Amino acid sequence: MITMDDIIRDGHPTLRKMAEEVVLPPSEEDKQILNSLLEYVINSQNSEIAEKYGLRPGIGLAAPQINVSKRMIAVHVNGDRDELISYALYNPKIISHSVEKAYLKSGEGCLSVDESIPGYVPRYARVTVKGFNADGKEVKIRLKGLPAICFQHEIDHLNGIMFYDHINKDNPFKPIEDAVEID
Ligand SMILES: O=CN(O)CCNC(=O)c1cccc(Cl)c1Cl
Ligand code: NI
Repeated sequence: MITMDDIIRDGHPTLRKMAEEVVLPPSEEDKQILNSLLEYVINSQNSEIAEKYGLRPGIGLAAPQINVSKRMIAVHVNGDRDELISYALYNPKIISHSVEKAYLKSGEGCLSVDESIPGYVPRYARVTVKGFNADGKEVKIRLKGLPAICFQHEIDHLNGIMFYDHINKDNPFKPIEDAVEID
């Protein structure tokens, strides 16, 4: 299982690399990696397991964060009306997005960033993501709210982008024009 010892931290070059597409059908190794990403996120949200293994909680995880520069992500998060959004995807891609922006009022955090970096992170309010699930089947997912934000945070990791890259340096809490604020 993945623990915090496996998570690389800001400054490690892999976090700034463009991750490679996963060759499909996936190898046994890539299957195991994809599964371990989702397993971490679920474990990290279970207070007993998280406490036992010292896991920092997360709603998503990307392969580069465990020093695997491949295009794989996992997301496990409650959407609107507590609808569970749970996916582990190969080669995820945002194929369309709203003009409208959104941001989390509380900002964002990252397992690969030990300190908290305050500020609004402008994201698209709604995205359509295409990817391949664990069975190699193509999936197309329409997302809004916190799940949409989370997928963008994870896909950024595949492109060597960290959440704080998006924060306004002069005024981190500068209101974002015409954006939806998410609590
Ligand atoms: O890349 C994934 N992580 O670093 C896991 C830890 N961060 C979070 O769970 C988290 C927290 C707040 C907002 C977003 Cl969008 C995310 Cl993703
Ligand atoms: Ni992160």
